[in-house]
Amino acid sequence: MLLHCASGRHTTMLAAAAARSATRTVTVSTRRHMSVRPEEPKPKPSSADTNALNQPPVPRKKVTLSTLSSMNAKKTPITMITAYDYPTALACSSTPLTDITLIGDSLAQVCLGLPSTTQLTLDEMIHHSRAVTRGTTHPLLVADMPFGSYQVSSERALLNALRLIKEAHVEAVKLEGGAEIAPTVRRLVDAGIPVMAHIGLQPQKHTSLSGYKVQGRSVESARRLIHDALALQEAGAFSTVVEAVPRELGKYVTEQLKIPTIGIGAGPWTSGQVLVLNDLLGTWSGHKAKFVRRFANLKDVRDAGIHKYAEAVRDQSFPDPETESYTIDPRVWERFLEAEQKDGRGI
Ligand SMILES: Nc1nc(=O)c2c([nH]1)NC[C@@H]1CN(c3ccc(C(=O)N[C@@H](CCC(=O)O)C(=O)O)cc3)CN21
Ligand SMILES: CC(C)C(=O)C(=O)O
Repeated sequence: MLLHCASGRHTTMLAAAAARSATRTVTVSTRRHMSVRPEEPKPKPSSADTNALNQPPVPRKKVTLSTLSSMNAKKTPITMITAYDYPTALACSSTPLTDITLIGDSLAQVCLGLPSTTQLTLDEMIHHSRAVTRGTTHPLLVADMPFGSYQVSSERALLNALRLIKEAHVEAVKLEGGAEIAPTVRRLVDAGIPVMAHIGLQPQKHTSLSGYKVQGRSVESARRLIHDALALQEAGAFSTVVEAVPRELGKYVTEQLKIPTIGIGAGPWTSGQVLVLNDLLGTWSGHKAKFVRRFANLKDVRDAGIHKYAEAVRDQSFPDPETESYTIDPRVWERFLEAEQKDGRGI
């Protein structure tokens, strides 16, 4: 809320500033070309045209739960992307087409270098979520509840979810699990916390499941997925992630539910899609699951930039003395050297 009041006020201030500078432009150009009708003034882009988040404002109102249900009713695909810090949050907010920013517990692997998500703590999640909140504008902000933060009891789950709301300022939480966590989902929803469910492949259970495997490939497993999905919807989840299931099952579960499904490796017929930011930008050089598409190859661009910088330092072509460093008044420099000489130093 605060963020939005502040950015609203900022927009008004920007508009006023633009109007003032527009008036100046008109006066100048009429004087120069007396008989020529002044062109429509175009305010020069300046640092004042970026908002408090250091990037141009994106024309999109805050995404709410009701935005998502109307998108679902109109069958407009929902886009969700993960973010882990301030710059990645800004990246997610840079297009009006992002609907949800998720602080995924993939944070453990792609940012903290841990071997799996199970080691991530709630404190680490809160620390990163606070940074993501600062860089998020219109997308609905959802944070994963780390492994262990919601399994002990519904009460503990509620206390921990409240920490994410109050300390990290996220708007909703996501929990992995099926019908067994429905009472916990209900408890959170009853307290006023929007909950996103996560069914199918549940990476937090990779140890007990002996790896990351496609789910719902047997009659029993596919039926369990539908049972879980319905139980979580009934418990009040506003949406569910569906991970790594056959595309037919992704479509079927979407048709059975009223709430939107956000697929990852669940085929093209879910209500929306989610990918890990580092996977889609091509900055993650670890394991690439079958469902990952690289929409950019930033790793090569990034590493080439790092190499060029280091090379330029080595060969002393950086920094350029004229354009990339500062000057001092020669008379001041002269006096400085004289003073130094008096003290027995200098050149
Ligand atoms: N970078 C990254 N991207 C992710 O999507 C992701 C993470 N990290 N970390 C947390 C979880 C782990 N996830 C994973 C991890 C591995 C597979 C995987 O290797 N799946 C196999 C399925 C093989 C099969 O059963 O047929 C694959 O080959 O796609 C899937 C999802 C999704 N999440
Ligand atoms: C991949 C998404 C759905 C996730 O849960 C994560 O980033 O941890």
